[in-house]
Amino acid sequence: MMTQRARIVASHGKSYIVELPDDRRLSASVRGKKTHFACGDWVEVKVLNAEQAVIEKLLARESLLYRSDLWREKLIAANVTQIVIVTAPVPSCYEELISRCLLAAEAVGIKALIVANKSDLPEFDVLRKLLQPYLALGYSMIELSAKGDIAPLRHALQGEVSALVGQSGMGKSTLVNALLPGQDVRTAEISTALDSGKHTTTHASLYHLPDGGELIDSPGMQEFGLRHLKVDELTRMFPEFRPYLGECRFHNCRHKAEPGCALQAARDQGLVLPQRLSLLQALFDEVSS
Ligand SMILES: Nc1nc2c(ncn2[C@@H]2O[C@H](COP(=O)(O)OP(=O)(O)OP(=O)(O)O)[C@@H](O)[C@H]2O)c(=O)[nH]1
Ligand SMILES: [Zn+2]
Repeated sequence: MMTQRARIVASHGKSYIVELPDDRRLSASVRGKKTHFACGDWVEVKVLNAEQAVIEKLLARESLLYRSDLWREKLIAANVTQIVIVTAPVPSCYEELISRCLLAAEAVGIKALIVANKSDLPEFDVLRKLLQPYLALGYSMIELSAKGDIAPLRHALQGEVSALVGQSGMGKSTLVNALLPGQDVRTAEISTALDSGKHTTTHASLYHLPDGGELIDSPGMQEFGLRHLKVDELTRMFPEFRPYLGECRFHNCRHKAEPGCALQAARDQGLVLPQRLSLLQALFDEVSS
């Protein structure tokens, strides 16, 4: 049986949905126990019948976005060109998660875009203030309401393969539905193809956007483990810390309590944000534990 090239367009535990060059979507399984595939991956498959295929081989990846904690690694999306971080003032926004998503983008070398959603709410000003320093760092941001005009986001997604990430409840599903009018995406596609028959958000799915570009929606998250980052590379992942690289007294400074630390001095002078330096310090413990 011949193999053919396909794209993983949904991953749900050990079940996948692949899309063939003729746009047909089939449910796909993996031989053996190897399940390290992500939504967005290009693979070779053998088509078994009108509904099923078997994934035979992973093809080269341009990029892989994932998170990792002590217990496991979780693949988020493959071959993405940008990460789109959805935030909102309600439920209350966990700032560190935004920083962690930005670090993940820096580590993979892809663009990052922050979407400040729910701009219609009176609490929005609080979020705008909280995000201001990230704009100052050079990250792009779009303010919108998923229930209002989303044209600026539509524009920013054109020609990109975007991974949509964010804390639960920030409005990812609402945005995906607004971007794909007429398709009740989060519910319909997965339940029919995987025959689970129920609504679930514990999967990642790839959508082709009407104006061009692709979107990989991923489940809401509360944590973003970065254990996979390398100690030597950590400081560099914070763009505002780069000017201080090599300026500390000790070459292996972890910027915590060491004397002659350029980053602690910068923080004390108000040149870098204390919460960003605290995160860097926490990450040194996280990656080397
Ligand atoms: N006021 C207002 N409410 C919004 C907006 N966008 C989403 N919501 C509401 O916020 C709640 C959460 O939205 P969802 O789209 O389900 O959030 P989610 O990020 O997909 O959450 P998970 O499924 O947990 O990942 C819902 O009650 C939405 O109606 C917005 O722009 N303004
Ligand atoms: Zn230092």
